[in-house]
Amino acid sequence: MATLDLSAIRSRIGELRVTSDGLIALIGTCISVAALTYLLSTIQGAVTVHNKRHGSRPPKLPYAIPLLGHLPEFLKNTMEFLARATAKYGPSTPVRIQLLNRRMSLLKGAESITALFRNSRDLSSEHWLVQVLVNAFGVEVADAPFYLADDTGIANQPDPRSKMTNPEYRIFHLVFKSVHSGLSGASLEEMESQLVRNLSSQINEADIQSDSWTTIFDLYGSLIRTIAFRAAVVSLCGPKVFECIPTFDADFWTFDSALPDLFKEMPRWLAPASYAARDKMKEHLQKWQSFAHEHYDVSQGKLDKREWEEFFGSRLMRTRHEFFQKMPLSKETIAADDLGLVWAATANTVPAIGWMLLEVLQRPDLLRRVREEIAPYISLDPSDPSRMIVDIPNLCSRPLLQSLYAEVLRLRSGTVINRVPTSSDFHIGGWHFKKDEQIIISTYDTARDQYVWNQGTVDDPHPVNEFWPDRFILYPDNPNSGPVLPTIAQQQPKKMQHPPISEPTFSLDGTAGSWIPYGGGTRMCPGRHFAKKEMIVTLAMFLTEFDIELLIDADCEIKPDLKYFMFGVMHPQGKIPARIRRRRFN
Ligand code: HEM
Repeated sequence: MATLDLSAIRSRIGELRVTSDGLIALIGTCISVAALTYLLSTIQGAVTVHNKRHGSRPPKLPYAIPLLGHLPEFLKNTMEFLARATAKYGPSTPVRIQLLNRRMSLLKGAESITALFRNSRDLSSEHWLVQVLVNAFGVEVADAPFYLADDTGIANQPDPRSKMTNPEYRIFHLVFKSVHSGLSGASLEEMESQLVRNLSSQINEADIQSDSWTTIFDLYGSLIRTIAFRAAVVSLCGPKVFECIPTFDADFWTFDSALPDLFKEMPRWLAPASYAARDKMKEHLQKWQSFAHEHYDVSQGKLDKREWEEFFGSRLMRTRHEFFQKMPLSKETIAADDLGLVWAATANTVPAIGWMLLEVLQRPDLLRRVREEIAPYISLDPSDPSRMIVDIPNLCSRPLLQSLYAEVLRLRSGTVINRVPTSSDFHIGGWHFKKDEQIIISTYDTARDQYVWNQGTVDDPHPVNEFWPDRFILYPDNPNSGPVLPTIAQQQPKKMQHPPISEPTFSLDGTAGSWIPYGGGTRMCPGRHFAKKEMIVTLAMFLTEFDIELLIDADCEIKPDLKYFMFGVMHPQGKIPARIRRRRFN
């Protein structure tokens, strides 16, 4: 019969106690270290702010975990983390952040942000851009040194300190020049005409009747997004993309939803589906590029006077492929670079168009006002009644439409703008920023600065977190109207203040450094003129052609999908059912 060895059991229990005591001691030590680190960093931050002298480094945002710094908090909820960093030490004191081995400063306050943009020439975003191109869009690692070797800058004249001599390898300058000329003047006008033409034919061909309602289970995901994306891509790349790759649209949005994983530099084994979505898009773009090169010779350059043709689409695309051909880059990298451009051109604008429509459709009175503003500027082509004619310049100058556009971008966009002082240390507002250390700005938080934005009156409040279609309109004889608080408007230099007005007028006065959905300075988004037209024109064409009723409860709030926070305009979350029918208009 087995006997109980009591002494052995006692010694096991003793061992266990030692182990659990050890664990408790370890946890206790970790908590103490975290508490002490937090306390010390809090004191250090407060002392820095209190003793600020010209040239002080920004205070550190308190943190608890040595080495990791703010990384856990940042990864857990980036939006909350940036809000905490923005609130700490007041509205205009920058804070230093540490994400593992990456150190950066969050810049706050309209004045400091404007100063940063004004000094664009001493700042660069090239290295950050290469990081994004490699990590997010899949530029081949083997090609990264080619990009990084270009230290000539974006200006026409290469940086005198640069040793690079081949002008054909000045990739940042060539890209910069091509997007700026390709998205302005005659090139922009042609892209706008292509947009209207394509929207008109898609709207005309949609299987929607005038004598009965059609129910749609996801108005944004299956109708608005599809039509707006196709029209934008055809304007930029021409129609052959969709002929070569019929699933281009769906595959692009799968890639877009994978982007947060890729940006966070998740390894391939942890996010295989995200990498597969990107690989697919790169293959698609290579297929289209081979087809386009087979049918169109980009080396003819400016000899072809057309602003747009069917194989490469816009002059911008053609110009890119002309200079890419002279660079020792792989086909995979060129496809990845184009993926970056297609993403920049659509991933903000398309959800923003969705928001404009959804905000209007939720407010019957606003819908009536918007239709009144649109009506004089859209008609049917007398020679082809299936086509709409849009007076784009006048339509896009209407106050309510512009205010809607600006308010959607204020409320729904959340991007982090990056700059790095590359030539020397940098000073803003008396604070010292080290050379080669990133400076970031949160557009989401600047768009919600309660010390800047007009929030209505006690009787008619409009908090910064709510949509207010009239926020950007100045009304004659209403001193409480306009985008910013009256105190901010009065602080504007006299020459920048609005002259007296006799009718409602769209205004961005006083919002410099606060309304920054497009960034600022020399790297400000070159697509902003096209984006504005695209958003207003698409809204106008949809509302002119269709009656749309959302099939959601009146008290149901359509929220942004926070998964896309930090990547520009966030998509509306979930499926939004609606019913739709054609309107009759002349
Ligand atoms: C609502 C729509 C859009 C928003 C909110 C937006 C926002 C932005 C932002 C925040 C930047 C970075 C700016 C900075 O660092 O200061 C940017 C850059 C850029 N955007 Fe846009 N964008 C939009 C539409 C477009 C469109 C339609 C195009 C092209 C057709 C475009 C092309 C670009 C390009 C090429 C860059 C890089 C510029 C450079 O690095 O110099 N964007 N955009």
